[in-house]
Amino acid sequence: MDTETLLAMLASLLDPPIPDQAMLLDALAECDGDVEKAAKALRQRETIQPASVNGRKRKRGAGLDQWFGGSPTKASSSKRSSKPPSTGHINSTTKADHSAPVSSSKRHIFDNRGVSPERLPVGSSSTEGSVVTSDMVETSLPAHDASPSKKRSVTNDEFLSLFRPPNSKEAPKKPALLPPLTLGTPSLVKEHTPCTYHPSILPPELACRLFYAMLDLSGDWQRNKWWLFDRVVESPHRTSFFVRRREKASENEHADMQEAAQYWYNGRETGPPKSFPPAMEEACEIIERVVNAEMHKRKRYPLEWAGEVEDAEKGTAGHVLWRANVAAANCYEGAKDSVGPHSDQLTYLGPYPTIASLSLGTSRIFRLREVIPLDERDERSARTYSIPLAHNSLLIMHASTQERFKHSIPPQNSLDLFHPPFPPPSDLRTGFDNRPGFRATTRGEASNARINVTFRFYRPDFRAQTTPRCKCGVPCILRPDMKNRYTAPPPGKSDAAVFGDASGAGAHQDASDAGRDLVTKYWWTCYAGAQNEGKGCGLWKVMDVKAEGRGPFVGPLEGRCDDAGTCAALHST
Ligand SMILES: O=C(O)CCC(=O)C(=O)O
Ligand SMILES: [Fe+2]
Repeated sequence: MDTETLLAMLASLLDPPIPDQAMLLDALAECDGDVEKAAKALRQRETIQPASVNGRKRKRGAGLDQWFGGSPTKASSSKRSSKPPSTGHINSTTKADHSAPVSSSKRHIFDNRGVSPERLPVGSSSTEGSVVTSDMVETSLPAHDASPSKKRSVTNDEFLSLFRPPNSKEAPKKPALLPPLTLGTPSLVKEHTPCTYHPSILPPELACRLFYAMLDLSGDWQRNKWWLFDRVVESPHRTSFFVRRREKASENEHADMQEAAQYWYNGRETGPPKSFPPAMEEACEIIERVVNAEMHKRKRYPLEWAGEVEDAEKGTAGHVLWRANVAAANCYEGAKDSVGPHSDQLTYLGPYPTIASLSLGTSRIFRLREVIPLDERDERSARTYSIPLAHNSLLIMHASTQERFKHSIPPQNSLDLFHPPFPPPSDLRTGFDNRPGFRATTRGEASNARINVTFRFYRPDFRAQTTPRCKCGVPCILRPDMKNRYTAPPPGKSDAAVFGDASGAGAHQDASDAGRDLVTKYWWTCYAGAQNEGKGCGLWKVMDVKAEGRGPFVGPLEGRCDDAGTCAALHST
């Protein structure tokens, strides 16, 4: 389960609420992602009676400021205590990934995108607090040997030890924390992540036209909603889903896409999915070419789609590794709209998808953070990468991004307004003027909106009709086992022994080269809870690509294109 969901679940268990995300994250990290334990620890923290706070017992629920800051008088006179505890209070040493499993009874909450529980302030779901600046916590402890008012710095471990039972073991030593890194150039993005960044992808006029067209349409887009325990939560941004129409699409394909669209809205009933608007189609054709060219340069993974020979009728002989048949669009209006840390569900994308993400409008930071495999957690921590996504840029999340990283658009304190270089097209102008509350963006007028379009390839071998259903009768979702990534088999043991039937593809690429980017297992899990008042059947089963008849995959071949541009992958399996 992703950090955002765990945070929302934890927040929902705390009454009175604790608005400090860093504190919640610390508690989650300390409790290995167990929400109930974390809530208990935090509640205890709220009610612990320090031996002496100005010689008086602290009142239950009197507020953490008093706990940190000493006496109520002192707390109210201190600078910090005038507001609720904030991330400024603690420089969190939260560990890389907080997506550890929660107890099985909670497994029915599956949505992996950011949530903003109705009672939480929108944008409060950021994990900004987990960005590490120091492993020191400055607080005032109710020290045994010091006067209550005396402040000293304590480490996070010391701090967290307050919440352990008296005789429990010391916390194991954590690996050194890494400061976040901003990747401001395409070469830095390429060096540190499995993504490529293309700063200016479309002709400027088209980019601007598409921005206006999408902004105009975005008036009808919705905040995604789903159930989390006993309440409905909603995403802190608006979203929509588009299907690329093909003249020759069969009835079956239409039905498939309808179901896939419904899935985008967490299983809620939707009308027929919308088609790509003309400017989106134009952009898509350009983006498809760039994505295919990039993919031909990259190594490929055994479970990637093998590709297909382009339609002979088009007369363009070539290997199409990727085509965009759907697109999801997001609108972030203002600095506080966001999406929490998640990896995209693979239900229709299949393993190792490539996702092309177009940014239009105001620039926003895109965050990537690796999920460290369980067996490496004592040795290294994750680094957070920040990639500023400018207007008309394309970020391609190449294969293994969804398997290794979580991504997010965090809320920001401020924004650079976007000044569109072209006026809105005349046919949209009226619509702009008439739409209530719509911020017209004529030339010179600034916009605080960012439009994101993620072009995606829904694989034919992961069609909606082939998605397993759980006991609730609802299509499952597919997720990678991010935390148990593949290590090369010990000498004498074959890959098949490691992959078992789950992969079916058998062989692997050079694991050292891959940097632990191979996933051994993918899971189908019940998704009914998202719409059924949080109640699902809890189904959880390993994907078996052979038994499920999926493929063709890149397979055992190394899969690098040779100098003549021929991709070996295409000829395998
Ligand atoms: O807005 C973005 O760049 C990211 C959107 C995203 O992660 C998603 O739609 O899954
Ligand atoms: Fe995403």
